Amino acid sequence: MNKMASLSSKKTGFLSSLSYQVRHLTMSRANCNIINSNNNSNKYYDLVVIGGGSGGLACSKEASQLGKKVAVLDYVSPSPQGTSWGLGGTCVNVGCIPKKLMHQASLIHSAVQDSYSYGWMDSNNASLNVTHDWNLLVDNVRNHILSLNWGHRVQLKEKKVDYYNCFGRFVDNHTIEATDKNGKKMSLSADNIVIAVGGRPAFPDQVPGAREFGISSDDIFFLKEPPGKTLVVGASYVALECAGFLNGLGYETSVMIRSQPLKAFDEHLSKLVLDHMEAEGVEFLRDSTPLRVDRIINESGKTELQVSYSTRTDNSNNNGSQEMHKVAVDTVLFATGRRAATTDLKLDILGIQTDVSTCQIPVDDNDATSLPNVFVIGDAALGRPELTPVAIMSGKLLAKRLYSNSSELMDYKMVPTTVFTPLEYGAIGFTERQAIDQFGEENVEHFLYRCSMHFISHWSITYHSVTAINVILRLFVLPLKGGRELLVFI
Ligand SMILES: Cc1cc2nc3c(=O)[nH]c(=O)nc-3n(C[C@H](O)[C@H](O)[C@H](O)COP(=O)(O)OP(=O)(O)OC[C@H]3O[C@@H](n4cnc5c(N)ncnc54)[C@H](O)[C@@H]3O)c2cc1C
Ligand SMILES: NC(=O)c1ccc[n+]([C@@H]2O[C@H](COP(=O)([O-])OP(=O)(O)OC[C@H]3O[C@@H](n4cnc5c(N)ncnc54)[C@H](O)[C@@H]3O)[C@@H](O)[C@H]2O)c1
Repeated sequence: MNKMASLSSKKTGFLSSLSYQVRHLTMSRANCNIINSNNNSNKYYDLVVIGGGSGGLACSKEASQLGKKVAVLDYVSPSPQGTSWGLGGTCVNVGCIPKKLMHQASLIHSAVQDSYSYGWMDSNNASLNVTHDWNLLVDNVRNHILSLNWGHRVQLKEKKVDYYNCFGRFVDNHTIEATDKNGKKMSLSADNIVIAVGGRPAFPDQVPGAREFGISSDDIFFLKEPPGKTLVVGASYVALECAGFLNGLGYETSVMIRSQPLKAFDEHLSKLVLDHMEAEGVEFLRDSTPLRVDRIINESGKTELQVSYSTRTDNSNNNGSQEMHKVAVDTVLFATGRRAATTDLKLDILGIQTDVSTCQIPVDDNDATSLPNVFVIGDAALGRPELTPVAIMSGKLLAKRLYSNSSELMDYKMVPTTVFTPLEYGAIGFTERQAIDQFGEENVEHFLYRCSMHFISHWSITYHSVTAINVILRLFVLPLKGGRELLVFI
């Protein structure tokens, strides 16, 4: 254990007891991969859920609470860089939770930088001068995640859901083959089957070296070495959030944007988010596409990753000229979208088709596939917002529809979302453009609100926290602290 890890584990007795529990569990898992289940019981269930992430856990626990015999399978295939994790899915292990912790770490840095303006100083009356330890942050994030992994296992046990640390694939629409990490197979049969397998980062296959030398959001939160100078490829949630916290933690960060950033959001508000990041030091390589990634030794003998990329120089013409560039960095993070983990489920046996580009499965309003007893929830379902509260709520509602005479459907339309960039961007409802298109320009009023909380900070000159509202139809919040701005309008 390194010095920082030992420091962090000394901080709480809980963590050391947790690591004992995790070690103990790992040992018992080595002897018996199929846990929580009675090996002598028959392997018949009312419901089998494939995937123990946000949606699968919520659905399986709800169904069990309603008196049904339920099993959940969860298996994590390592990332191309070999990163793996425990029970709980994307959000807990490589999504919302570690992302928000790293975002918070970067906001703390920002607050420290601002603190002198608000009267904070060291004993020599100078502004606070701090350094950051990547490994300490990663250790603490990892320990928190381990506690959540453990918590999910305990909850499944308490709620009498059988948990199999196995990969599931279909044999037919009532039978799942479950394979553990040693290749041991077993068969589970069920009346109903829920696919809740989520998604994984997609590397651009046309870019040689991307998968070999690049990393994705599956790796960044567990990196053993500080990322150093980083190029983030992509311009949506994952790319901008990761670039925001990496830059905030002090790493030189650039973002390669192929077309429009935060496409699903309002253009002028997305611009504020990017302007703010740029002012904080993030470099944007616009209209640019990666071509290849090579590992090189630079003139000083240091190993670097060299990214060759093209930049469009004439936006008005799709065939416009291209300039070729190269940039050398320590880390390349590909945040170029996600694909549903459906390719190895043997869906062809069931005659279920998936979307060619996203691998997601089409479903009806009832979350059912073309087979009436096979359902899909969460990120694996086509056309749904890929968000944790959505996966959780649709899992719970599906269980209630199946097992407690409920007919309540999930409303996938009015779903709030926040992009955790340094200037956070929260939104619900229509974009201004969509509102105008649907209701007419005369029915849409757009307000922009500037918050005075940061007027004496280093952000105050140009960048404010901003709230914008398209009256009645849409509420936007780009707050540094959102609640205050909302109060102005409520
Ligand atoms: C970097 C990042 C940040 C994010 N931040 C946010 C946020 O701030 N807020 C928010 O709302 N959402 C956020 N999301 C999205 C959120 O994580 C997902 O929408 C959510 O986790 C989807 O839940 P799910 O149950 O569909 O799938 P997942 O949580 O992905 O769970 C699926 C599980 O199934 C397992 N599995 C896959 N195939 C099989 C198989 N054949 N057999 C057994 N197990 C299998 C997987 O290993 C995984 O554990 C973020 C995502 C990323 C990548
Ligand atoms: N805060 C949150 O709630 C949160 C955070 C992260 C992710 N998510 C969820 O996860 C989903 C996936 O997010 P995402 O950011 O991975 O994917 P995305 O599909 O939304 O964005 C992919 C980005 O990569 C770019 N891209 C794709 N291929 C490229 C290539 N070859 N070269 C250059 N750029 C390329 C696209 O232009 C786009 O900007 C989101 O839709 C969201 O629902 C939510």
